[in-house]
Amino acid sequence: MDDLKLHRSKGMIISPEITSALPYSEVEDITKEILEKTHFRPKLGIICGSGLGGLAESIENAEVIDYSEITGFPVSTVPGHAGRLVFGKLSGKPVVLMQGRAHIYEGYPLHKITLPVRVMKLMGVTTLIVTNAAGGLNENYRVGDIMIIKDHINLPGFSGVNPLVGPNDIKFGPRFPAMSTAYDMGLRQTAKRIAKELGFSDFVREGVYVMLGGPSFETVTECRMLRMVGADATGMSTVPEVIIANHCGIRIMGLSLITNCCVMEYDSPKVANHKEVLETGQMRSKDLQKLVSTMVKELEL
Ligand SMILES: O=P(O)(O)O[C@H]1O[C@H](CO)[C@@H](O)[C@H]1O
Ligand SMILES: Nc1nc2[nH]cnc2c(=O)[nH]1
Repeated sequence: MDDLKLHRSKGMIISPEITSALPYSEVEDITKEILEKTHFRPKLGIICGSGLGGLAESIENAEVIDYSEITGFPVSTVPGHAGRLVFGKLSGKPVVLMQGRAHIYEGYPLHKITLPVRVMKLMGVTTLIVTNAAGGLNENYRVGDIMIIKDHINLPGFSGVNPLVGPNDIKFGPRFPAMSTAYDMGLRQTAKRIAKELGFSDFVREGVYVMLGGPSFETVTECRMLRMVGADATGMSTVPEVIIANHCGIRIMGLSLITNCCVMEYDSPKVANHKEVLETGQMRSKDLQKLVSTMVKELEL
């Protein structure tokens, strides 16, 4: 008996949110629907964070599908997230790139936010590069730094907000997936070496990302608390996608662009804002493209 039937047979109450997570067969149907629109068969997936959609500029022979044309996909509502799936070649390798993502604060349930990751898996994607814009908590970080993510804190997960809540389909992955090795060590080492070779060492770091639900930015005390527990950068995304990708055995690399420094002092006149986030994305866009495309050249997929 599958997990969902088991839940029902025990008379368990399942919230509408949980029952509406798509079964494997429907994810297969959506994958088929997409693959009929492109001849690319990507093994690498890329998710672009706020203002980072410029990564699509490095893609050759691009074929583009709007999320609004894909069954079940969340449509982006935030500036800096175009909401398009871009297929093509990056450094000679077939890739699928998400130009924009959905977030909890837009009102989307986690299973919808992470559906594209499961679709990537069924397309044959084995490696995922996930990017985001984030606020720097580490006092040594500067605006424009790129942080290779070595670990995350799933703060919403502390209160049960996790994309894997609900019946587990073993076809996707195990009931209790480990997360301590989610950010592949080999990929992180390669990224650090390439950053050095490109002369990027001054602004490439490695650190811990913490996810909050948003959309409000952090208070001063929240920032101080997050720093105390070991977070280097804070944002409102990425973690659900990483959990789902890791659950289904996709190798992951995460990159945060530090778009603003978190306000750590009471009575400071500085405030976080989305405009600054997008402007920093623009400022560092070429370097990020260079780092990603050089990495992709070396990747064995
Ligand atoms: O995480 P991404 O999608 O890059 O976006 C980040 O930037 C937005 C805030 O400016 C938030 O959505 C935050 O999560
Ligand atoms: N939560 C959060 N998300 C961000 N995204 C970009 N900057 C920030 C920030 O300072 N805080």
